Amino acid sequence: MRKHIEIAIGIIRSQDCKIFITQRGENSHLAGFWEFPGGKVEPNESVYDTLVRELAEEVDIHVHDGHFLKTVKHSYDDRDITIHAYLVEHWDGVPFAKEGQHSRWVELDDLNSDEFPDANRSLIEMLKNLDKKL
Ligand SMILES: Nc1nc2c([nH]c(=O)n2[C@H]2C[C@H](O)[C@@H](COP(=O)(O)OP(=O)(O)OP(=O)(O)O)O2)c(=O)[nH]1
Ligand SMILES: [Mg+2]
Repeated sequence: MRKHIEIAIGIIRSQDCKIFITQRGENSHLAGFWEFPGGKVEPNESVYDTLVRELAEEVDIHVHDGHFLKTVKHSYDDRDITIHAYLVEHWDGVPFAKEGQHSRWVELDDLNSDEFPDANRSLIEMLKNLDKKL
């Protein structure tokens, strides 16, 4: 049966408008692409709880508030995914890639859709048009 995956991701944005991104590991689906940290919603978990849990697990921050931005649906060759994206501007800790992947802070204007999975395209476009005050 075709897989359906639901995930929550955080666009971690600093006060000087840089975004923290990580690179997907070698043996994962979509290996080598850059991504916004996040992961799968578990059974009986709210999407917001997934966001908080995944950002603690993957990049070691405690999210104080996430502002819901957009839900994106996309079909890859072998699976359908639903991505719930949140803007994260308030957190405790210093983000780093706990699982050893490459990571970097990137200027919003320099986010390059070609480095991300196809599902991220419309989201990145939306981010570039976001009011900075949001
Ligand atoms: N985290 C994240 N995943 C994305 C993005 N764009 C995108 O298409 N994906 C896809 C890649 C994967 O198929 C899926 C995320 O699944 P995952 O395997 O990383 O989930 P997870 O963190 O819960 O990992 P795991 O515990 O199953 O290893 O969503 C994105 O910006 N961030
Ligand atoms: Mg993940």
